Amino acid sequence: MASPAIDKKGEQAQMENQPAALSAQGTSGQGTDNRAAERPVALAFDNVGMQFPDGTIALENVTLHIRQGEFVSVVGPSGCGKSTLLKIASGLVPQTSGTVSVDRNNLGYTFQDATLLPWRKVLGNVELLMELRGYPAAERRRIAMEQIALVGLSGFENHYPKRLSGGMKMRASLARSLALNPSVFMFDEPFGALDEITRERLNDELISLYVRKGFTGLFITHSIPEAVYMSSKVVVMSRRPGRILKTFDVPFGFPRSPELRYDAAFSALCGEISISLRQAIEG
Ligand SMILES: Nc1ncnc2c1ncn2[C@@H]1O[C@H](COP(=O)(O)OP(=O)(O)OP(=O)(O)O)[C@@H](O)[C@H]1O
Repeated sequence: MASPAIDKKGEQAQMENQPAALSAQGTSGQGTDNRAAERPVALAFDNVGMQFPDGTIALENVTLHIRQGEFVSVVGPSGCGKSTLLKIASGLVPQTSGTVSVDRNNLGYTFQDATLLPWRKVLGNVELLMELRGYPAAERRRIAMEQIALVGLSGFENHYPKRLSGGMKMRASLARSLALNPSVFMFDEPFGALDEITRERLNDELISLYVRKGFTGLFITHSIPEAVYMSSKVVVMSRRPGRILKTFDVPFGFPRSPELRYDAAFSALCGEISISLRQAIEG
């Protein structure tokens, strides 16, 4: 899909959900979101530490505040605790020290693996979380069809996952999470297994969803260009035990255009983050 498919009927409602400062941003791709600092914190880690029962210390003193409508990417050496941070935020794993503050009733989570149920068609998969929450059948069907259109999968509702490409599976997975209209959306390397072109397209589509839906994003990736392209901030973590080493503001407005990837300022920022990550790996 060259451009994101947006369901026009759902557009008004989605725009109403958008944080004020984000909707006030220009659409020219210029300028920064300079009102971000005024918005409430949507996800806060304060001095979070994690020691697993076998003694592995995955995280140490992680403090990170993400304001409503921000999109923050985290990069760091392999095994530094990025996934653990998301699992702690979602409540899957309790931290062993520090505090986390987030509305867990309104949290979306997408993994590298699309985690679709193979015996359910796309529609059934997208309805799954709503089913678990007890949405009436007609409502979940309506919402699922809207989300399927939003991610560009109209016409594939009755396909089983095995008939979908990797990118389409990931779209279905996004639609499943979007159906609950999360205010905070966390992504654990969602596009890491995809080819580069599909990944870049999905980056654009996810940005489009972010701009329209106005959720707060926390995105894990191993790709520095992907982190910069997607985000309003990029956080670099140290090697294990993971700590926040440095935070970079990304000075490009939303939505972003694919040409940004060839911009000199974009490359310079990627270079700075790369140096910082190299220092993190070398300790
Ligand atoms: N249940 C567990 N018990 C013990 N150690 C664990 C457990 N889960 C994760 N770890 C360890 O904690 C550290 C952090 O793991 P985590 O998966 O969060 O890292 P990551 O930064 O997401 O890694 P990658 O970039 O390779 O995906 C790793 O050393 C991992 O082996």
